[in-house]
Amino acid sequence: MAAVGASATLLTNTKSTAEPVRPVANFPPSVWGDLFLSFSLDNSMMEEYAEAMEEPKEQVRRFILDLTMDSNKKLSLIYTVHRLGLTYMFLKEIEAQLDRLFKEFSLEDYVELDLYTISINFQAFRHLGYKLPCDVFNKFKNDDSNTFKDSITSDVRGMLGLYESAQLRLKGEKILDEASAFAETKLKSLVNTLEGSLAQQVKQSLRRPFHQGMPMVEARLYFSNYQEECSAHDSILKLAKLHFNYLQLQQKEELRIVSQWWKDMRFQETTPYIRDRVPEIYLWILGLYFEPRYSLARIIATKITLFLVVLDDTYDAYATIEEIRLLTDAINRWDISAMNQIPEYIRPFYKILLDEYAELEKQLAKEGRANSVIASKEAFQDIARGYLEEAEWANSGYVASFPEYMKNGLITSAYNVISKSALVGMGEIVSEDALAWYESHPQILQASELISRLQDDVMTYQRERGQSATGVDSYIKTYGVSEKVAIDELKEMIENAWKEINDGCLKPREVSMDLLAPILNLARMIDVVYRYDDGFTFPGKTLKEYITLLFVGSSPM
Ligand SMILES: CC(C)=CCC/C(C)=C/CC/C(C)=C/COP(=O)(O)OP(=O)(O)O
Repeated sequence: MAAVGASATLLTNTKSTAEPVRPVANFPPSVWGDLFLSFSLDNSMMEEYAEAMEEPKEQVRRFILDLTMDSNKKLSLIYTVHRLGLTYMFLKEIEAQLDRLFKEFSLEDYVELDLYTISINFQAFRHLGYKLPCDVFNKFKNDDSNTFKDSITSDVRGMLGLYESAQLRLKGEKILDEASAFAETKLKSLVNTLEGSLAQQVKQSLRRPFHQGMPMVEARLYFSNYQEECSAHDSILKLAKLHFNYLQLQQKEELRIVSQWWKDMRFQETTPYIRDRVPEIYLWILGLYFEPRYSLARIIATKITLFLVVLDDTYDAYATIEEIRLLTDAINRWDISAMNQIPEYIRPFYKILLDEYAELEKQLAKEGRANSVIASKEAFQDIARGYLEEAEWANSGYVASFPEYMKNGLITSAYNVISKSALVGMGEIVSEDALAWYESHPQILQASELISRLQDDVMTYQRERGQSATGVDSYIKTYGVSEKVAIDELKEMIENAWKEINDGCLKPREVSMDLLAPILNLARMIDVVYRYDDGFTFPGKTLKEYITLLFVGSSPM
């Protein structure tokens, strides 16, 4: 439900009885205005950065391949490379090293290692898909129980590593459930006694662990807060900074392109009641993949997600139920002749929607890949039907049972349509098989959708009270529990869904990590936007901070 509660009032019908009564959402305006329209890309700068990256890149490659390097050092190096967002440059080399080290793994080798080293090794393996057993942490437990020894609390870096490791847990890994709660409590109790970079690292992790963070932002924060770790190899830090500056130029250009498109399409004039959030939606999509090769994919996925914003806000915050029915029917028909049946204010949107998809279909047909556009279009039609269902429920005051709510809620989470749209511009790796896998609505995608739906519901339900029933209301009604119990249960479902996502990213994988990444990263972006508030409706905090850090702040060299 698009928070009409931003400042909800109902227009009373004083003029004529023909004028429908509409909610007035009064969403806060854009924080950015036209700022990103004025960017002008300097191609020669990009080339300079690309050239300057070559030497440190080769040095880092040599470090990764160095067979004389101690295995703990090697894993620490791989971990640093990963946190800096550089894995994609050395994927083959990293996997070759990890394959070898993983085969050599023996629990006995871990008996002498300290908590910090173990946690770095654990994360290096798990982040890259290798299931190092959680038993490596056993020696820090009290005998006969899952509780941890108090003696480890004086090792702050170790505790921080334990907390970060626990975010990678799977179903049944009780020791890591305990580790997460234990480390979080202890770190919170001592964070204010810390100083310098360690204090920054603990604050960063408590605010949002790396595994739940947006990869680009995490990379940027890593070289600010982990100077010592990065400077073990000068070339890594050098490469990371050049890489960030290179990406920043490319991404500012993409942001300019989508901002210009948004302006040219005049959505803000034809549908002024919507949330004007171009940089925020671009950020959301950038969260899915930041690699330079996905530039076109980001532009396409951003445009389609902006269509969703118009649709969501039209259904939730402006249209009458009759108008919603007509628009849903027109979207199902997907035919320009259906334009006459919908209200005038939404016709420009409908036309642009059809035109953009037709153009995409034409472009991708040339590469024999129009199927991905069709998959995205069908998912778009599906979500329109899902939004209609929600609107019908709200209109009749019906509170669906929780299973019924979730069936529709996974659709309205938007993550099915966004993930399929994310594939459109990704190129050849989106094979027929890959698309068929997405179409099968795999468990990991369902988990990401569940996180999206329920994290939004848990965060916004107080404010949306009285507008339309959320998952919290359905849960209370179905199971007869208190609000607090319902929220706790939904949070546990979110936690379990994260475990499924973690499992789905481990090797052997159903599809390549490139294709899984958007699904994993969509779950991360929900955490970014909704952990502390409804950051999309009110983007003045986290999202403003992230957009500033990535696109407005000065470059780190
Ligand atoms: C469910 C969810 C958070 C989806 C995010 C995916 C996404 C970027 C969708 C585009 C439309 C949008 C921003 C909906 C969230 O607003 P809302 O809080 O009003 O969503 P709702 O109307 O589905 O509750």
